[in-house]
Amino acid sequence: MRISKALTIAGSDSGGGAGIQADLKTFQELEVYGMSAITAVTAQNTLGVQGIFPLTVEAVIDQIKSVGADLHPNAVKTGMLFNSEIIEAVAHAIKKEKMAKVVVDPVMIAKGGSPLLLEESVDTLKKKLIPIAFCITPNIPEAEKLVGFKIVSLEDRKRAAKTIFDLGAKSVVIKGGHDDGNEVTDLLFDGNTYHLFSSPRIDTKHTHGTGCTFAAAVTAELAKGKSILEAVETAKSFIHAAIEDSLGIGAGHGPTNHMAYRNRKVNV
Ligand SMILES: Nc1ncnc2c1ncn2[C@@H]1O[C@H](COP(=O)(O)OP(=O)(O)OP(=O)(O)O)[C@@H](O)[C@H]1O
Ligand SMILES: Cc1ncc(COP(=O)(O)O)c(N)n1
Repeated sequence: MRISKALTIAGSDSGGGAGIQADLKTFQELEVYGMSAITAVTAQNTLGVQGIFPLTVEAVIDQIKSVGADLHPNAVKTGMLFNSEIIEAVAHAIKKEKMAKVVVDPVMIAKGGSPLLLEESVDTLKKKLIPIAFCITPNIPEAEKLVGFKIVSLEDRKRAAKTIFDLGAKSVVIKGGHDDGNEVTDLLFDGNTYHLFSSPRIDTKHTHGTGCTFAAAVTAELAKGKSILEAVETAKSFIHAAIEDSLGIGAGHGPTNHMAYRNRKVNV
């Protein structure tokens, strides 16, 4: 059996809904072998983030090196990187290990408002990581921080995607979860064409980890050799099912159901 392999470089969410945990569950569900390099440990649940403990640069680099030296991932995802030192180290290690198909989820702020990336590190993200990204997946507030203007209309979103593309990413997905309206639309710009992926908006508070899960699904599909268009299409279906069939656990913003997509495929 030839299995595709993906590496996530991200923070640990003790609550299991976002970060490394969401990524590994998503890889597994999409039949991709998952590996991890942890950048920070968070004490977190559905009510918020209670503690953040970044790892040393050495610890982060060594994990990436160990994976690169032996297991050769077909695609890589980055999530919470927390500070400039970790961003620079991650970008350097990815290049050194010649890892391809890098999906950058520019995680900045957790649902409850806790910063998962220091404000002063946004510039490092733009200069060091975006230029090596095969795909970058900001939500609307993250895209606004990257481009420096407000995104209200679809035209603004297209302009923002092109601006981020010009920073060096090969493709850009600006997710629409933070928009309003009855539909949630994600916009993909692949350098030539703007593609829209829409689904009905699900009325729920259980959306913890949607961004991580979506980007992990894109990464898993790219690892299998799918095109960016196919990968985003599958990721959108995966996250829609995961939100729709959410588990209803925890007293706050609960996690999504990573098993939902598989269950639907089994039941049709
Ligand atoms: N209420 C919803 N109904 C259906 N799909 C949604 C909903 N909210 C988000 N999505 C989908 O989930 C994915 C993540 O979108 P979003 O913009 O919320 O990312 P994010 O802000 O990074 O996630 P989070 O809010 O968990 O940090 C996108 O594919 C989006 O279309
Ligand atoms: C460790 C960690 N990483 C990322 C997020 C953001 O999650 P998302 O944007 O997917 O909801 C989080 N809450 N915790």
